Amino acid sequence: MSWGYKPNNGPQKWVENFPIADGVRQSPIDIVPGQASYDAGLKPLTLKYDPSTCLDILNNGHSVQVTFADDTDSSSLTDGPISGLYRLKQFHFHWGASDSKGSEHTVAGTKYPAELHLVHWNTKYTSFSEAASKPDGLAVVGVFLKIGGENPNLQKLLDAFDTIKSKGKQTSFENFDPSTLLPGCLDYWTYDGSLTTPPLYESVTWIVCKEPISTSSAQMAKFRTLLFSADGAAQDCMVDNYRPPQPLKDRTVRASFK
Ligand SMILES: NS(=O)(=O)c1ccc(CCCCO)cc1
Ligand SMILES: [Zn+2]
Repeated sequence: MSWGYKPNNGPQKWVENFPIADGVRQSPIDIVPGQASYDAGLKPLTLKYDPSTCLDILNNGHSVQVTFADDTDSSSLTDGPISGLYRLKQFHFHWGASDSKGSEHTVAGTKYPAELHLVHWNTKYTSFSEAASKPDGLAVVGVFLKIGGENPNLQKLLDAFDTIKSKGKQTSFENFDPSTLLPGCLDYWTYDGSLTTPPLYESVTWIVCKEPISTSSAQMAKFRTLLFSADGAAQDCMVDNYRPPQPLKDRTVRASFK
């Protein structure tokens, strides 16, 4: 049986097949703002996204994912805590069964209802797959979602959910600009971490935005209509697809802001 988020295959069990789950740089973590150290050497993030690189939207059985053409540098991340250029590969979300939980990173113990991950790979490697297992292979920008006004940009994604309700469904999704999902202020925390799902590779430079974006409770309910299960199988709502915070161990979290 493959990994998931249930008691019998969830985060507490992943170590059985993925021993790195107990590694030295696992993600997510609880970010404690008072313990982060301001680093004046950290540059502002440069995120340049080309909507024409947007390809499709997919229910992969763990999350909803929007995938991008990454054969050119058109959609990229540079500056911030990283060196070189990282290409956008995909973005996806993690969310809860209720508005009281759902994010993977927490801020002084506070859980947000959801968290967006924009996944980029280091072009010093030849592909996402090659980069995914290298210590400097990936850079993931995390954005918290909080309950507030309805988010019209998010709604464009949600409107596609009825056609990708079950695991393995995908549909074309074009000309979406992921920068419409970024907060106005790009202040961030950064630390060395890992993928938050198996294979849990310790290959991610995490860049977590301090400012959340808003979503409505009704929009969050739409995420919960997706299914972990495939067509024809017993309907299993896709909720609580988040890993809880992991030990910080010998790491410091740096802040790009005072
Ligand atoms: N939640 S996350 O942003 O850390 C994340 C991003 C990407 C993957 C896929 C890794 C595939 C390796 O072959 C898994 C998890
Ligand atoms: Zn993620």
